[in-house]
Amino acid sequence: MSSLAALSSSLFNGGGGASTWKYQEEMKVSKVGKLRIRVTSMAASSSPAQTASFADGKANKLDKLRIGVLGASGYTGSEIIRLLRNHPHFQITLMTADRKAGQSIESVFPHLVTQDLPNLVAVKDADFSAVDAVFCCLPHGTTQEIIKSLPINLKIVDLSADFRLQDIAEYEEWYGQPHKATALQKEAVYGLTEISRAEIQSARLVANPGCYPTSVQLPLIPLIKSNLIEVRNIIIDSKSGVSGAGRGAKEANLYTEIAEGIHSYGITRHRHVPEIEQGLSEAANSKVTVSFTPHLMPMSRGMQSTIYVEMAPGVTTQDLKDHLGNYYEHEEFVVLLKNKEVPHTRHVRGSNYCLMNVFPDRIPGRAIIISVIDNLVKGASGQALQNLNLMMGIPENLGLSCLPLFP
Ligand SMILES: NC(=O)C1=CN([C@@H]2O[C@H](COP(=O)(O)OP(=O)(O)OC[C@H]3O[C@@H](n4cnc5c(N)ncnc54)[C@H](OP(=O)(O)O)[C@@H]3O)[C@@H](O)[C@H]2O)C=CC1
Ligand SMILES: CC(=O)N[C@@H](CCC(=O)OP(=O)(O)O)C(=O)O
Repeated sequence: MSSLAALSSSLFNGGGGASTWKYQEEMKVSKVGKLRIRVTSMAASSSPAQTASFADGKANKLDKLRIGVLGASGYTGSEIIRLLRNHPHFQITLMTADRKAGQSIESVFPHLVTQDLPNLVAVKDADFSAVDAVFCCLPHGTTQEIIKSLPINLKIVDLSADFRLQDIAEYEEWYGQPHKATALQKEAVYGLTEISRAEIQSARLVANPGCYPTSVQLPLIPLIKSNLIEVRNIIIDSKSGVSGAGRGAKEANLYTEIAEGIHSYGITRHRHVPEIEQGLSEAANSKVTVSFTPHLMPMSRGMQSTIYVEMAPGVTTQDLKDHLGNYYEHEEFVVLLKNKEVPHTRHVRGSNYCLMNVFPDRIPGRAIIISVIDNLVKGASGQALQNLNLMMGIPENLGLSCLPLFP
């Protein structure tokens, strides 16, 4: 057994020692009867001292899995830090940056001043012997070589696009550069949590989905798998907050360029097209081609995808709703809204939820599906944490059950 597996095992199963930590999960229906909430509690049959130690949240730091955040000075890295603040078993021991290497986290993100965190170091100076798992929050194109150089025992969730496309030629075509870690690509598991849970659980390297593809695939994959919608003429109109573009300074993202206006971009050639088509084609068992147009919205975070689909003969919008409702019934983070409730990006801000609903179109036989997520959470760091929890064999929702910010 590797040292990581041993640590994980002793933390979460007792590891054959005196203590036995076991998670108990129960499903509770919330008061409004709309959300099913997975409640996780931990029961211990061990010495009273150990029980108290975990119960009051002061577990010995050494008992925690050591987490590295590569790209901690970026937006998704900072969201990982925020979420891990409430994680009982993960402890950040390494954080990297590029231009900001050498700085403290509060000098880069003043809102994190209260956190006791290591200083940012360059990747080349990082000591990976002090970590068990990493979140890789680096720009695509830089990530393949860095992940290739990491110790083989590390569990890795990569938030970039570098390992999402199974077809190397497709990656090279859409990203305009050679793939630099083709062997690792074969190993990488695409991490759309609610769809690929079993594969993620046994993965070492997970390619976390892009934000737009998450908002599109969560509603469409179950419907395609059940042949409820046609796979032709799928039209996706998506809108994103500006944080989707990262923290790096770009003229196009200046306040003066984006405030009080919206614009579409990447029409027919956005890099998320092959990722969306890969997921939908796998669900359909045939090549699916979509029409996808993203838009940049004058808001800091949030994402909506409005998807226009043709239903299979005889299928109604109520059938689509019933199917999605059943499919996600036991999911904590994917929620089909009731009746005619309209998903709103404000209702997922800062949280790991995906809210969706289905509406009849005026054109007979067609339906409109709307899904919303927070691009930085369910579209990036939140889903990444769900995935690492799964990879470590611990409850998937640890660190993630915070409610959205409203207003
Ligand atoms: N923002 C979003 O909503 C989403 C982003 N993603 C993906 O997640 C990844 C991170 O995104 P995001 O956090 O927004 O990006 P940011 O631009 O905000 O942060 C990038 C981070 O990577 C570091 N970095 C940049 N270049 C290098 C390099 N050559 N070597 C080492 N480190 C480097 C930066 O360091 P420094 O600041 O010190 O230069 C910074 O810490 C990207 O691949 C992105 O596409 C995925 C889903 C959604
Ligand atoms: C608003 C905005 O610019 N959004 C980004 C998508 C963010 C993302 O998920 O990018 P990766 O696939 O590289 O991880 C874009 O359109 O490129």
